[in-house]
Amino acid sequence: MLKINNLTKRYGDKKAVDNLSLHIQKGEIYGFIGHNGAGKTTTIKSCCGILNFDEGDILVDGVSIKDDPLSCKKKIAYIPDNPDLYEFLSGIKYLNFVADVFGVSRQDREERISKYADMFELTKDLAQPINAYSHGMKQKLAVISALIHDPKLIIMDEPFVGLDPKASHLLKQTMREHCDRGGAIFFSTHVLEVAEKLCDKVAIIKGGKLITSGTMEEVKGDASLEHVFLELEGEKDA
Ligand SMILES: Nc1ncnc2c1ncn2[C@@H]1O[C@H](COP(=O)(O)OP(=O)(O)OP(=O)(O)O)[C@@H](O)[C@H]1O
Repeated sequence: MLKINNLTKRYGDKKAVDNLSLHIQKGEIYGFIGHNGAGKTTTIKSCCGILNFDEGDILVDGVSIKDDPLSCKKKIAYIPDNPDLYEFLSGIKYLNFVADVFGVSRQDREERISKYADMFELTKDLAQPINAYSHGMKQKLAVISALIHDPKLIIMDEPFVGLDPKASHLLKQTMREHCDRGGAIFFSTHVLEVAEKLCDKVAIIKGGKLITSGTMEEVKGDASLEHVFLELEGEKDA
């Protein structure tokens, strides 16, 4: 569903991502972990067609994001690390705006908005302007807006930040259901306990380079993901 082939991205002289290759398949929740400044957001923005990159290629469902960004973007939902939404719109206007952009039918959008707004307990707030929302409410709205066009691939940057425990639980459940229906998810997180329980596969990046990747079993064995992460981070410094 998502193939990152030898991705390299520089900011000036600095290589933020260095020859990174990953393959996220249908049905997989794939976690992406690394220290602050490791290159996660840069990779994620490259996958979503927001950031140009210098070398390599990224394929979404077999299509290069360089060659046909629009067809890739139709299949992707992206939740950025900060829910910077259109503050002057109400929640419902924002959701309808996103549904219009993706050409979602009236019936489908009504069903999905009703389902996910009820699930995330945001229905009664949808008439309010977004600038009156808390950080967590904006994050919930960003999650709902991501699900509105029934994307094949969901790419999320730190999706659990700001969500209360119930919303986090619901998001994890929604992520699993999405993958059980044949979708795929690639997301970054610093919450290793969540990654360990939720992800089918995981990749660890440091200084823009992939340190390890594979199934959760392969990467962590009998240890905890936190233990493996700290050990690998330390090893490469030595
Ligand atoms: N617009 C930019 N201009 C210059 N350097 C940048 C820019 N954006 C990111 N960088 C640098 O690229 C590197 C990777 O940053 P990136 O935001 O991808 O890391 P990250 O893994 O997402 O970090 P965090 O966990 O803190 O969000 C860092 O060294 C950062 O300083």
